[in-house]
Amino acid sequence: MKKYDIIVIGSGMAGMTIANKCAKKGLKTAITDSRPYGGTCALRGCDPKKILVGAAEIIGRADKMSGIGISGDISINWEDLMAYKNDFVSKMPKGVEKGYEKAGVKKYHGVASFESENTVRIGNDLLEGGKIVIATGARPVTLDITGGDLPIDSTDFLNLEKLPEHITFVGGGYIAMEFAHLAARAGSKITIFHRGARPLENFDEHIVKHLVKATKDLGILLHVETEVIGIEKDGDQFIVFTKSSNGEQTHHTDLLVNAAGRVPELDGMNLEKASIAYNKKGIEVNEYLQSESNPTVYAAGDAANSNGLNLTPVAVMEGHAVAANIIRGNSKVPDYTEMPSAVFTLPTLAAVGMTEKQAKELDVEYQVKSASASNWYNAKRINESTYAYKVISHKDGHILGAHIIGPHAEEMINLFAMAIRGKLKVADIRNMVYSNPSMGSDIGSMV
Ligand SMILES: Cc1cc2nc3c(=O)[nH]c(=O)nc-3n(C[C@H](O)[C@H](O)[C@H](O)COP(=O)(O)OP(=O)(O)OC[C@H]3O[C@@H](n4cnc5c(N)ncnc54)[C@H](O)[C@@H]3O)c2cc1C
Ligand SMILES: NC(=O)c1ccc[n+]([C@@H]2O[C@H](COP(=O)([O-])OP(=O)(O)OC[C@H]3O[C@@H](n4cnc5c(N)ncnc54)[C@H](O)[C@@H]3O)[C@@H](O)[C@H]2O)c1
Repeated sequence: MKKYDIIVIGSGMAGMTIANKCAKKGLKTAITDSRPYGGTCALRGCDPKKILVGAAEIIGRADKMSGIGISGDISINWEDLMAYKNDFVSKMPKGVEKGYEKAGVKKYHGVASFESENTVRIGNDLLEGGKIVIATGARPVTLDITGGDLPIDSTDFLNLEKLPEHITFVGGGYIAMEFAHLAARAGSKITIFHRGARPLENFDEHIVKHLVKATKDLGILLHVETEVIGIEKDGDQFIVFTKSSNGEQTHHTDLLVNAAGRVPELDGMNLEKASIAYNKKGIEVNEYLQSESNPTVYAAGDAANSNGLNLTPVAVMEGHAVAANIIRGNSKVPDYTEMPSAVFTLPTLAAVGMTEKQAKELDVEYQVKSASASNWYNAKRINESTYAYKVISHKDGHILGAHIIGPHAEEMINLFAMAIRGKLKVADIRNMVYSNPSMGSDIGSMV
């Protein structure tokens, strides 16, 4: 039996933050991962995806300027782009391991499962922890339909050697919308089947409407209120069975991607053996991210059933909170007030804080400023037809939420996040002096 002050299970952004922080404070810390070190964001999510999106941005910009200063054909060479992405990703685990070595974290490679309330097994090693952190992230949901195991998942998509002619996505959330916009720019024909009334259901309805239009204008077939109910293999192709108000239909496609959501990765961890309560949203935790059924255990990131969204910055923030609570005793409660989120479609959609629906539900005294900004200079400059915003502020002037679609929405939303955190009012934002011309200078006119 090897004894540690802290055992961290999972080396994504949540686990890494906790392990390095605890080790730097002199706690004897161990970490394990069943996959190469680095986690979803760095190896299978945000970072590799945004490298690919970077190439799609060039195509998107060139298309918009075609005939008004840009001429000639350009295209994405998928194999070259993947090689570039792979070069970046493949270096990551070694870098992360070096970081652990420097911080004095003992590294294990393998699946961790609980043997008792304070012991975990990793292969032949049995480890006892003063505290044990579950930071195992999430995995693609298992599609509970006939042929549900036939689609590839987001990790497979990000490693595709070739892009097929026709790609179909099951689900219309972040992953489907982002990958669809990317693959369309790389020349594939795309179909999305989404069972909800609109994609990205947690985002503002009006802003999503602009994205739906831009998506359809790109030639993507977006079927809403359509559920995928079965899948069959047909030689090199797939047959997709769907159900909607038009009845049941069949469709053929070259490649099918499971983009139907992600669930906490808690499989095979023997949580019952350690009295750790969990549900389908993750490990049940109190406000300090500690398990109440087994106080030896904390959870952070996608694996925790907290009030945070399953996003990288939330995993990092929860990691800091768990580390602080382990080092100093329970004292830090994560603040989920802003939580900016961006959907890397082209145009990009981003949001922070309250939606109008939430403001209504919470009975807040609010005001809304919302409009299309496609005739503003920043859109005209690059011949972009999609640019719109909705900003919700309290009647007393404080910013409550912002929702933007358009060029660099992922950057502009950070200014609103800062405004919310800094408790700025509409008048403060209007009266600020901005660099010009710049996207940021538009926020004064959005409030
Ligand atoms: C395709 C895709 C794109 C995304 N894009 C974005 C984006 O643009 N912006 C954003 O904010 N978020 C994005 N996300 C979400 C983001 O990646 C996650 O919210 C974040 O990585 C969660 O971090 P984590 O530390 O909780 O878990 P993870 O990073 O998933 O790390 C958990 C680690 O635990 C390991 N593990 C699991 N079970 C065990 C076990 N039993 N024993 C040992 N190890 C185990 C896993 O191998 C994994 O490495 C994206 C996700 C995907 C899938
Ligand atoms: N830019 C980002 O920050 C980013 C990008 C990618 C992923 N992520 C994270 O990963 C998570 C998972 O992303 P995702 O896009 O897989 O899930 P999602 O939860 O965002 O969307 C999946 C959608 O698929 C629909 N669906 C499920 N089964 C279906 C079926 N059989 N037929 C038709 N529709 C079906 C669901 O109703 C759901 O709305 C996100 O919630 C987010 O936390 C974030």
